[in-house]
Amino acid sequence: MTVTFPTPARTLKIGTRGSPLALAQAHETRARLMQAYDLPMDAFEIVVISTQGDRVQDRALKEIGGKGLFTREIEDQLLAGDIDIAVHSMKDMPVDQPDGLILDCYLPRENPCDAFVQLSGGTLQDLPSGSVVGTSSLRRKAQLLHRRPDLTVVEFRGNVQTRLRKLGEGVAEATFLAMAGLNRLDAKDVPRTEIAPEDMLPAIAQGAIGIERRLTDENTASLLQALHHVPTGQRLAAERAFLAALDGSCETPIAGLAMLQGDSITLRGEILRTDGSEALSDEITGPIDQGAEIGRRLAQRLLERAGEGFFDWK
Ligand SMILES: NCc1[nH]cc(CCC(=O)O)c1CC(=O)O
Repeated sequence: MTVTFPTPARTLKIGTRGSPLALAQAHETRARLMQAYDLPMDAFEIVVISTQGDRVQDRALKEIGGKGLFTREIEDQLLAGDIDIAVHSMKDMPVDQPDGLILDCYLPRENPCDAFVQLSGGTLQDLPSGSVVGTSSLRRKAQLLHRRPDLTVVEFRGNVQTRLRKLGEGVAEATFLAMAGLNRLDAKDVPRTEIAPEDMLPAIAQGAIGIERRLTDENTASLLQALHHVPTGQRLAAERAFLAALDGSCETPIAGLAMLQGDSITLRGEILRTDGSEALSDEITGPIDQGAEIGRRLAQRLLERAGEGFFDWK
């Protein structure tokens, strides 16, 4: 089919949340489309959409609950045709999309690792016993308490900027942020130490950007083909199949990272009790085109070891 390209008269509308990180990701997407097809910047329109997750800042995410806290309003506008594509952090995306939408275009993944952030520039190893660490991630909390039960974790909501401000105010001595977020925000002045995956296995899909569209919008599908990064897709296929098989949501401490080497893919996964008292991890290597199957097998293996009630609150 012949592709119709966006023009200043008929723009491609890019939907995104309004946080600085979300905007950086939308700008990256626009830049890649401009580059791929030699299009002017004003062939695109960035449409900022506020989500429930952005508006409610005073409660822990797990209390508000529900799927799609950061995506529903954006997906509604996509379905209604008010925007043409939506740019998302893949780590925040449920494994299934609403009927009529598809999320199969991934930009090249940034660094998937977590960073330890302390304004004085210290490291996790040197953090004194009894120190307070802020995070709103159940995964990071469980992983931290598993290794360092001597530390205290406090709830730390808000976007990257808000969390850095809270550190400055002394609400906590340190926090964790994704390396990808710091890099995309070009936040060079934020003291951070990268944490190796062996020490803190990242969230599923951390560091990857996904572009969602309407299933029936073939023109946009063609446009996006030039942007899709195959190796990132292969890694996310394994990680997201692992997550799906665990029936995971943001309310469960689950970690996973797939790495490619030649024709093979290795998926490492971890599940934890919410209080960090127990962590189970394992890995499977197999052919690169069997990532999803590997993800399901790894999940089965860990679920068998975990037994019933592993994820229950305690
Ligand atoms: N849940 C918020 C969120 N979603 C994606 C990122 C970071 C960027 C990424 O993983 O692509 C962050 C912030 C953080 O964890 O520090």
